[in-house]
Amino acid sequence: MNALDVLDVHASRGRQTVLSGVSLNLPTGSITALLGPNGSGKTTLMRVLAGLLTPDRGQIRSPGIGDPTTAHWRRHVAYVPTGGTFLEQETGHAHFAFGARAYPAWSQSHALEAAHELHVPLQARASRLSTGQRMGLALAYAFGCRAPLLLLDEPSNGLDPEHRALLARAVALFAADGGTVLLSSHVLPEIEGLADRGVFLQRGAVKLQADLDDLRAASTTLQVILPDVLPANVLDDLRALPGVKGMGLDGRTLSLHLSGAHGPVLAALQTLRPLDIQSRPCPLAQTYAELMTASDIRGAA
Ligand SMILES: Nc1ncnc2c1ncn2[C@@H]1O[C@H](COP(=O)(O)OP(=O)(O)OP(=O)(O)O)[C@@H](O)[C@H]1O
Repeated sequence: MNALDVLDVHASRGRQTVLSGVSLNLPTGSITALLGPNGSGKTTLMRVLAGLLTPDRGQIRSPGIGDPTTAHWRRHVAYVPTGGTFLEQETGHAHFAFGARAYPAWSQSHALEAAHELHVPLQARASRLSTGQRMGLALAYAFGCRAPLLLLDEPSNGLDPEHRALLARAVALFAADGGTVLLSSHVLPEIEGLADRGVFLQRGAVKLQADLDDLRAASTTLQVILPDVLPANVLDDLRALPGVKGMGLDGRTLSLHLSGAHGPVLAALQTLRPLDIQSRPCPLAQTYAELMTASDIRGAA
């Protein structure tokens, strides 16, 4: 069952069309990473999903919550924008009092616990908080909302490594409780340990949405130690084999990025009498780089 279905959403900022036919879905209880280059439309999409920006067309539906045109939606969807807090002159405690009025499922204990974990001084005005503390307050507020759908726009921005780990734990617990999360980020190694799905946005369109485990299983990186430096023609032959998506050579160390069946590549490598072959799953950063440079549009899965 999906917590959110987005179908063919188009949206503009000023006179510029920013989203052109975005379709995606968020399974209930999933953590989905929204990934894409600067300016690809991630924040615009977040704002549309939060009900803060009206799309030009398209459908957004969530069973039990409805659609973003309603006040009901804004009471059941929590959105943390980049940079965090919103009531600049108010203390953290005042933010929480506001949350208690605005969100029917508000949990003061969840908000206080998150603020404590993220080391947020709740008696200070938001305008006096550091960048990381502001984000911490916004996140504590969002966890206090107990909204079933949580939208986090670059939530780890400004957080130090300890607070990033605490954020990841809080997000994982929220999802384990049945909450659904969409979070944008440029920090791909962090996403790898946290999200279970990825939506890859490029120039306002979804290039791919996929389970991250499936992506990892679909491609492999081989590191091969060769007995000699390879002549260029042998490299070209390897590059032309089916399944070879990328290749790098550093002295006698050959790196191969493979997808699909590895048989032909392994057979060719054996003829080179390698000293060692190590295999590891392809990092998300590499999948991302290849996806964003590839010219084909794969569309939403
Ligand atoms: N308030 C605005 N008015 C006009 N255009 C805007 C506004 N905000 C964003 N845009 C434009 O919309 C496009 C998408 O911006 P958006 O902020 O959604 O991208 P993003 O993927 O979140 O980028 P980043 O990774 O840098 O945060 C950009 O071309 C940007 O210039």
